[in-house]
Amino acid sequence: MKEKDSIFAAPIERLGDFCFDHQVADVFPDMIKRSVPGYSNIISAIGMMTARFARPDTQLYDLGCSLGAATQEMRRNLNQPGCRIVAVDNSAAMIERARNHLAAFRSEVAVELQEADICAINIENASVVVLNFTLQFIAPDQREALLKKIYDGLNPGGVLILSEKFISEDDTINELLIDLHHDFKRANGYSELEISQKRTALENVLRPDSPGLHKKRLKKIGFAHVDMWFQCFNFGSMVAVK
Ligand SMILES: C[S@@+](CC[C@H](N)C(=O)[O-])C[C@H]1O[C@@H](n2cnc3c(N)ncnc32)[C@H](O)[C@@H]1O
Ligand SMILES: O=C(O)C(=O)C[C@]1(C(=O)O)C=C[C@@H](O)C=C1
Repeated sequence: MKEKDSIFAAPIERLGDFCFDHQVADVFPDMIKRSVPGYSNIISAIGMMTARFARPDTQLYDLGCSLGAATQEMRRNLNQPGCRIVAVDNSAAMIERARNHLAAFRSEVAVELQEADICAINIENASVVVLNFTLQFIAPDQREALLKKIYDGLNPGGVLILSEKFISEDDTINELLIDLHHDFKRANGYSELEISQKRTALENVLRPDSPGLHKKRLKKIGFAHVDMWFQCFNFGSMVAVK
């Protein structure tokens, strides 16, 4: 059942850190669509890039898969034999619902759902790796090691699609993009209270980097080609080719 996100609608006395529990998993499709500008365009493009970059007999990874929206789009666009999609999330609530969601579609493509920390899994023989709004939740000091592991597990010519919330290095532009994001949320029916309570709940858990830092880090790790392919306000998606 598709439910509306009203998690932050009433005043919460002891507002804790945002986490991906049952309450969030139940409303996640509505929450992410109303919160992330460009989300559905990014999901479609993940399918298009899968069709271009997948190679026969390789693995495709969806890291921080939530309910499997990107996984399903990758599966639908996969046009190579002998491939397997590995979809990983460390939230039991998300994995449980992803299993039901993915079972609703008929497909020949093998999908392995793993409830695990993406910092602790093996990545090998990969042609496509997706981090769709997940790296921002990883502790900043673990990000480079995770990206290096992804780089090492990708075959030459393989692709990483990295979507994130960003901060701008220009303070004035940063404020403008945050304001525009809040306008986007208002236009999608979120109240001032919902916007401010969610902002506080995310403060300690979603730590965005600038596009410049992302690019520098990906280049340092060894990716041959790195650029932004989509941005709307302070949300966007980068592509990195090994
Ligand atoms: C914003 S959601 C991702 C949305 C999803 N990729 C999509 O396209 O719909 C972030 C997800 O990352 C997961 N996550 C956060 N830290 C993780 C970790 N260390 N290991 C695995 N999953 C993680 C969360 O449980 C959550 O489901
Ligand atoms: O709602 C916000 O302000 C967000 O930052 C959006 C965001 C995200 O970027 O992952 C935060 C948490 C939810 O998982 C869905 C979307």
